[in-house]
Amino acid sequence: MSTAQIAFLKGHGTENDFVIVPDPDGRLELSAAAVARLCDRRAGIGADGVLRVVRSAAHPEAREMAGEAEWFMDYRNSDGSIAEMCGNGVRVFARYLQQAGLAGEGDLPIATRAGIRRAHIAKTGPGGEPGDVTVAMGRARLPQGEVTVTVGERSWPARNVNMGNPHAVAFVGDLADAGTLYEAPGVSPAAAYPEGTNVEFVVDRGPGHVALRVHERGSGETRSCGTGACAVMVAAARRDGADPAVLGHPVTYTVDLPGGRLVISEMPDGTVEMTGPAVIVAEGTIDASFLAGTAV
Ligand SMILES: N[C@@H](CCC[C@H](N)C(=O)O)C(=O)O
Repeated sequence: MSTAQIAFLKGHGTENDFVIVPDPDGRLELSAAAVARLCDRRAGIGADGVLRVVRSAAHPEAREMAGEAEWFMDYRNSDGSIAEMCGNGVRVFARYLQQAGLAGEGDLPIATRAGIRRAHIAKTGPGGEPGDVTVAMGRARLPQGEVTVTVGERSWPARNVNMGNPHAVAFVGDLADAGTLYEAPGVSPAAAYPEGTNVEFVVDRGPGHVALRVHERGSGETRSCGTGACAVMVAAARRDGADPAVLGHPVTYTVDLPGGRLVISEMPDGTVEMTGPAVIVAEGTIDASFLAGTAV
C-alpha cells in the first residue's frame, strides 16, 4: 500500500553528495535512522549527508536567525549524526534555493548551526554552466595544543582547526600514507575533540596549492569536504608563514580534493571565503514508509 510521497533532490559539490529534503514548515520527523536509510548507497538513495531545507522561523535551533536568514540548513551526516556546518553542503543548499526560485539575486544568507553563512552565486561559469558559489565561511578558530593523527603504525603531528565544525589537519608525504581510511583515524588527545573530528591528510602540489584526502566524522572517507578544505588552507598558510592579518592582504590557496577543486582565501580580518561548484543532478519522490522504516 502506498503512503504519502516526500519530495527530494540529489546534488553534489565536488562530489560530496547530498540528499536534499525540502521541508519549509519543519513538519518532517527526520530521525537519525531515516537519514541513514536515505544515505545508504545500496538500499537507499545514497549520499554523504542530508540537507533538510527548513524556514529558520520553523526550526527551534534557527528561530533567532530568522530575521537575517530565511532558510536554515539542517545538515546531517550519513550515519544520522548532526553536524554544525557543511561547506560543500551550503553551496549545494544555495544552488537549490536559487533553482527553486526561493532566493533572489545577490548575497544569500543561510542559517546553520554554526551561525549565518553568506553565499554568492556567480551568474554563469566560463562554458555557460551554472556559476560557482562563493561562501563567506567565517573565521577559523585555532585551539592551542599539539594533536596527533594515527593510522595503523604511523602517526603525524596535526593542527586543530575549527571552521564551525572540528578538523585535525595532518601534512603527510603522500596521500596514500593515509591507507584505505575504511576506519576512522586515531586522534589524540581525545580531549581536544570532545565531539569527535574530521581528519584531513594533506600534501603540497606547489606554492599556494595543496591536495587532500578526508575522513569525515559521521560519514567516513568522502570525495570532498568544504570546511575541511578551509581548515587545510588556514593550516597551510600558517605553516608557510602567510598570515593575512600580518601581510595585510588576502592569501589564497587552490585545494584539490578527490572529487574536484576548491579555491579558498583568508582575508586580513581573518574571515575565510570558499569558492566551488554546486550541482543539482536529480529530483524525485520517496515513499514516507521508507523514511519511517516500515516499507516492505
Ligand atoms: N562534508 C562537509 C562536512 C560535513 C560535516 C562533517 N562530517 C562533520 O561532522 O563535521 C563539508 O563539506 O564541510
